[in-house]
Amino acid sequence: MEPDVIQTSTLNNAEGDFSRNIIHVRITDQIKELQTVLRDRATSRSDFIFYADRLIRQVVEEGLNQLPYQKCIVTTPTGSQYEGLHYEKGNCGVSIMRSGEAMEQGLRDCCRSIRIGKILIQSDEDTHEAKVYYAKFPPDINKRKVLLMYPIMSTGNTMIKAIDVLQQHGVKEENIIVLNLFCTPQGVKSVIKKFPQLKILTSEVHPVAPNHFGQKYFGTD
Ligand SMILES: O=c1cc[nH]c(=O)[nH]1
Repeated sequence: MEPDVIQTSTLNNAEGDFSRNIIHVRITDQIKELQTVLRDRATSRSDFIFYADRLIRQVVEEGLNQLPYQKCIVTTPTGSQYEGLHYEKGNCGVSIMRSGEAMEQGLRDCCRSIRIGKILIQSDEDTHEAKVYYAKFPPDINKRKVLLMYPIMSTGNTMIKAIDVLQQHGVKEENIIVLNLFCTPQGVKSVIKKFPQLKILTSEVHPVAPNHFGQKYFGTD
């Protein structure tokens, strides 16, 4: 039997207006190729890591475009003045373990000394409720903008729990930018319903999430 062809879809207006919340990486043929390799079950693990790191880098670079910058003037080697920009201090990353850790290096490659916190959330074996097992953040996280890294968002339950924890540490919803590779319309809807000020930066909104991501990237079961 021919497998169903998965069509790319995005959230349509009938599903709600998420235009203020979703930031889409610009879909070029290059980005589509990276997504295709990551979805292809025939992709070897080493190719998977290589292509995932490339897509992560694109999402991270776009995430940095969302941060605040300030005007500055520098002097060039010829002694002239150049009016430029430098980033405003006060950002940090937070990865949702374990798959979010795959995005840490991409962030560090762009921001060498950025602080990165971590949250571990797992489903309770009996109740299936998302439970926080570990959370460690920079002490002044309530004053920072947070790049919250999680590559695959399916139901949105883990993301909702992670944002709850950040809010308990004083982080404002409008200071959080989710960095994501693949998310489902359902996940987006449930997260935005709870956090209407949130920004989610993604490369693809699609009904089928590549849930094998973490296992294949880290080579675990
Ligand atoms: O926090 C930031 C943001 C942009 N660039 C950096 O090096 N750090």
